[in-house]
Order: sequence, then C-alpha cells, then structure tokens
Amino acid sequence: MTATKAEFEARLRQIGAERYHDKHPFHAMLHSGGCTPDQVRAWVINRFAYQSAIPRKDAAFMSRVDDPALRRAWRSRIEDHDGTAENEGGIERWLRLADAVGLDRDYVAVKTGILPATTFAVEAYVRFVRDKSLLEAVAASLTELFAPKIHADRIKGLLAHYEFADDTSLSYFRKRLDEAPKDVAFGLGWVLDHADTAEKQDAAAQALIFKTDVLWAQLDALYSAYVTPARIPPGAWQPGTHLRVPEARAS
Ligand SMILES: O=C(O)c1cc(C(=O)O)c2c(n1)C(=O)C(=O)c1cc(C(=O)O)[nH]c1-2
Repeated sequence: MTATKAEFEARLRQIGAERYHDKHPFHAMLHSGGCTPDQVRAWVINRFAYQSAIPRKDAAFMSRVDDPALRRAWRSRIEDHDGTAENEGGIERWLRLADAVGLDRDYVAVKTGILPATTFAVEAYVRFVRDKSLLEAVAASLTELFAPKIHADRIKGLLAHYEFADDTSLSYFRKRLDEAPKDVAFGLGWVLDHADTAEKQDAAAQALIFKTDVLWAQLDALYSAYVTPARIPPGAWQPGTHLRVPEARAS
C-alpha cells in the first residue's frame, strides 16, 4: 500500500537514524579528539575522493534531466562545489583543510593515495546516479537530510580538540550548513511528490539505504587501513609522506 507523504518521510528519516555514518566509530574518534594527526590526514585525503565526485554525479544527473525547471533547481549543487567567479567553492575549501593539516594539497588533489574501497564506493554512487531512475538518484542524495547535524558536531569537536581547527580550515563545513538546507528541502519535496506508488517508495527507500552504504563503506576502509592494527593497502597513502612542510603537524 502507498504510504502517505508523512509516513513515507518518517520511513526515510528512520533509515538515517539507523544507518547514517554519524554512527561510525571513526567519526566518534575524529570528533572526540581521538584521532592521531596521521589519521586526520588519512580522512582528509580519502574524503576528498567523495568531495570531488559530488559535482560529477550532479552533472551526470543533470545530463539525464529534460525538465529545465529541475535542472535550474539542481545546478547550484555543482557551483557550490566547483565555485563561481565570486565563490571559491567546496573543493577549494576542502583543499584549505588539507593545507591546515599539513598535507601537500597537490597530492590530495590528484587522488593517487585514495584507498581502493573508497574509490569503489564513491564511483558506485556516480554510476548509481547515472544509471538508475531519476527518483532513485534524487532519493540517494537525501542523506544530506542528516548531514547538517554531523557538520555541526564536527565543527564543535574539531575546534575543541585539534590545533589546526579554525574558521579558515573548517570553512567547508560552515558553508555546507548554509548550502545543504536548500538542497535537502528541494530534494525531499521532489521525492515525496514523485514517489506516488508503493513500488516507487520502496525504490526510493532502497536508494537511500544504498547511499548510507556508500558513506559507511568509506569509513570502514579508513578504519581498516589506518586504525590499529593498520592494514594499509598497496599504493595507498603512507603516514608521514606528502606533507606540505617536513615539520607540519595535524594537531
Ligand atoms: O560530512 C558529511 O558527513 C557529509 C555527508 C554527505 C552525505 O550525507 O552524503 C554530504 C556531505 N557531507 C557534503 O558535504 C556534501 O556536499 C554532500 C553532497 C551530497 C550528495 O549526495 O549530493 N552528500 C553530501
């Protein structure tokens, strides 16, 4: 049976309550000051894979949309990350965080040290958005419903526990607090309007679950590689390497 919009929204929110990556032990370590400088750097390097894929997945989405109104509503997502003449964009802000933790930003930007499982997870998201229905693609973006809380927790936790944290290094997260609500309000409304059968509601819910898996898998990869007993895969970033200056410190 088709759920009402309110019931269906509650189902989507429940998926976040159970599966969003704010529950992952790596985030608990990061936000409570439990990460070493190199674990913070590993997170910054690997998370860049996700950041840099977001505008590609949004471009993949827009390439499939016929409705100019939907493209108009969506295109600010690309500008939010890639920037405009006036706004530097999220990718540049993330690289400022890389600078602040002492990494060579050029090394981060080329993504050679990314963990294999992170690449698989991130690229699976790009392909999902390219290949699945538009409804599933928009529903997958709805993890952003849960992101403002994790961004606020992160700003608070990093400021309290790490010397590198200040307004400049954390500007990525502060800016997302302004940007994400408009995306989420639009995306949620669109999914609630378009998931008008039980089958479509199930597909949208599964898409959101898929996306929570994309996020969770990235943190599992990080934990396995860089938290004791560390198992760093061949070719992935080695602690102590690719620093901006030899004495750079992340804490
Ligand atoms: O720090 C986070 O935990 C987090 C999570 C997510 C998310 O839930 O997918 C996004 C972001 N940050 C983010 O900064 C961002 O720009 C973003 C875009 C999207 C998306 O799926 O389109 N998710 C997220």
